[in-house]
Amino acid sequence: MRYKDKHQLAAEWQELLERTPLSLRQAVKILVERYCDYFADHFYSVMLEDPHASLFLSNDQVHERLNPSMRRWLNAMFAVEHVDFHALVEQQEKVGQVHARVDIPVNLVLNGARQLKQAFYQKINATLTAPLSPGDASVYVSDHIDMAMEIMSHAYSVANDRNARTEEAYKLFSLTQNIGDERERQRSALLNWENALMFAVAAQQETAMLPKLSKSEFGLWYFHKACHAFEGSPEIATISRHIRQVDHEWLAALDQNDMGQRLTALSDIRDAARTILMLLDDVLERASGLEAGRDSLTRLLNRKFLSVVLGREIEIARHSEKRFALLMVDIDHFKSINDTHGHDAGDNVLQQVASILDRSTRGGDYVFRMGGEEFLIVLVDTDQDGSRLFAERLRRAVAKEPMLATADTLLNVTVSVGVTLHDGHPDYQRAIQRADQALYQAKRGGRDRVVVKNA
Ligand SMILES: Nc1nc2c(ncn2[C@@H]2O[C@H](COP(=O)(O)OP(=O)(O)OP(=O)(O)O)[C@@H](O)[C@H]2O)c(=O)[nH]1
Repeated sequence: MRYKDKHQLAAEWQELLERTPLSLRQAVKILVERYCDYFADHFYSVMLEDPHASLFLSNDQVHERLNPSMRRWLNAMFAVEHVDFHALVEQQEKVGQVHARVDIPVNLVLNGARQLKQAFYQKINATLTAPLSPGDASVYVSDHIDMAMEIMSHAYSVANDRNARTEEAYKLFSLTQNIGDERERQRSALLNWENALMFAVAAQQETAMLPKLSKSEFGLWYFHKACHAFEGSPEIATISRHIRQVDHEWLAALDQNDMGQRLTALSDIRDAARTILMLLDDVLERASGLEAGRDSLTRLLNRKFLSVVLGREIEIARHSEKRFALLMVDIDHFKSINDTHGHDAGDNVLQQVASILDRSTRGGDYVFRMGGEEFLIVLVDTDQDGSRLFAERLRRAVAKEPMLATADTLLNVTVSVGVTLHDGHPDYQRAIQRADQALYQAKRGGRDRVVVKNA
């Protein structure tokens, strides 16, 4: 069932607010203004006592930012009037998405909310006096925090679901070798079934005894593994339909006395097996890397796997001293290459730059095409000097290699590079933003240069 949409949530929230008298909302607002530092500190110190939560919160950057962002959140939540409830809903959704990106478990977030409520109740009871009711104020605060939690949790689970699916796709992608083997194994399993069927028909076995495709070695692999692994690809529904047709219609048609009809059924079965093989080849081909994980022009990694790779690198960094760097690389004046020499020439240059990036990196590094003429390198196991030196070497490598834009045009191409070292913050988006800013500075500074921007 679909979750409530933004309008419903905004309307619900508005109703919640209007149920509370203005005087009470004002009193809570004053309380928030006076104690928001206390609330943020209380939240942080209680959460740090939890060893699990401290994994996510003990980073200096988090500490520094948590207090102001918590203050902003509290003030936005407990404003007396809200002009825009949609914005309030969206703000909670964003928080939920950050939680998913950082991979903070939802139970910790709920625990944090409970701690916060308790701090509120304490201050409400200590400061609110008649005619204002501390009980009513507590209900108001609690309802509001619950409303925010509901929206956050939903956004969290949607984002988390997506992460899980990407993670699975990545695993599949990284198993390309096995997919090649699997293809051969399943091909011969399908042919074995067909041979067994032909043999059984020739031996005039009863129709009920004929081997069913869905129960064959191939069928078992297909229904238990392939259907799950390739869920959603268009070929899967068609293959399933063919298997059903073979088992339920054409095997039964072999029971006919009429030789012509039996031969037609046999040839239908043979055609179905060919089609299944062809469709399977298409699915496996895609999964083996061409489209599933690699950009088709440059053969570099597709950005859709960035979250999986960075999530894993952050996890490694959390448990070791190892750091990684992000290098945002962008070809300079690429538009004018396209404009002057044509789109195909632009594509050729893109491929050659991509190949230099790929050749320059080590086995543990990752090179992504972010889109257009922008690339991202995840340089593992490095430090500040190492990442700067690497970026400089890369910049020089591109600048000194003439690129073959068309059969008779060689071009000198340069790149600008923004570099940043991951600072331990659990949200990788922040490091990407820093690398982006560094790249922007490199462009502003005249291009063909490296700019390093660390936290
Ligand atoms: N040939 C080709 N062009 C592309 C591809 N993807 C994006 N582009 C083009 O890349 C150009 C990027 O231009 P801009 O973003 O203005 O950047 P630029 O000209 O490199 O300028 P600076 O980055 O500021 O040095 C656009 O004209 C896009 O159409 C592609 O796959 N192939």
